[in-house]
Amino acid sequence: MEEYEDVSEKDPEKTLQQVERELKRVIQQIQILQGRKQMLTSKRDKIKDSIQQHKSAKLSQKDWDRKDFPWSEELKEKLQSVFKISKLRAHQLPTMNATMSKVDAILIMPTGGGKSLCYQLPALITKGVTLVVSPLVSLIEDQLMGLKQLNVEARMLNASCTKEEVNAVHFAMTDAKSPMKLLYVTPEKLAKSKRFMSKLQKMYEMGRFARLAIDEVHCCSQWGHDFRPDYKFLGIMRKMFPETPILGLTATATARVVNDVQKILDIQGCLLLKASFNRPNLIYQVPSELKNIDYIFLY
Ligand SMILES: Nc1ncnc2c1ncn2[C@@H]1O[C@H](COP(=O)(O)OP(=O)(O)OP(=O)(O)O)[C@@H](O)[C@H]1O
Repeated sequence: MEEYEDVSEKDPEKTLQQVERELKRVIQQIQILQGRKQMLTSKRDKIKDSIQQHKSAKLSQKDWDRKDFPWSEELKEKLQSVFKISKLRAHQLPTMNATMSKVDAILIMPTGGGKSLCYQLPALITKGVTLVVSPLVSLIEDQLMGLKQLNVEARMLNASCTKEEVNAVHFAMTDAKSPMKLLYVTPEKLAKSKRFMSKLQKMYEMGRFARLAIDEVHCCSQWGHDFRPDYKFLGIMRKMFPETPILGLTATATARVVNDVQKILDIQGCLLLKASFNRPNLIYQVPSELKNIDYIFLY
């Protein structure tokens, strides 16, 4: 460090030059440190990512298809007696076993593949309530109609609910004797209702917050095609409810989106399950011999 005397005593011009020089050196050092900070931050993030990927890979090596879990018998029984389904499709049992084991998971399965069953059935055989976040009221209404036909106790909370309906659901959330197994909400409801969040906290403290299922989970990510700002709010759920397993479901997510979703939801290292998108019943044909006019006649 350069030594300079008191400005008031001698040549102030000279002192100023000394200070300027010293300042320049400090700025250079800061730039060097900032560069080093950037380098270390990126190195740290890469190491973290690789640790989480390793965790995910280790989880996926477990045999989630087993049929000897403590809940396996009941799961099979309810599948047939309530849902009238005799056989599970690929990835359904592993997803159910993972969420029943309180392991966070993301399931990627094509539309109509049977994602909903992966949380509806576990909901029936777990104590408490499964909270389902779904982006559209119309989708929720469809699911509720289907569940009603199966005599499954499911409710929803949205902006059009009456005061009485809201009170009844709030009461059921913290009533140990309530038969309600599934509660559907829109992400906006979660993000905007402090009263609902405090009920959820109470439900959790009572050991009744069975699991959080997030439908169309790609909506969390800005890299996805359907970003919904209120989905970002779900990022606080893992910290608020550390014991509640999270299950994200989507039909469309690139590796980048899945990675981003895991970060946003704070479930890095979760189990990733991806069903095949191969549809053997669909055949694509490109007839090469036809002329343009033939195509017109074809249609
Ligand atoms: N193992 C199964 N065997 C027979 N039918 C099934 C099975 N699993 C689910 N289904 C039926 O398949 C249909 C589609 O299921 P579901 O709505 O859960 O699909 P999804 O993957 O959630 O679709 P989306 O992407 O549109 O939300 C439903 O009628 C459901 O009852």
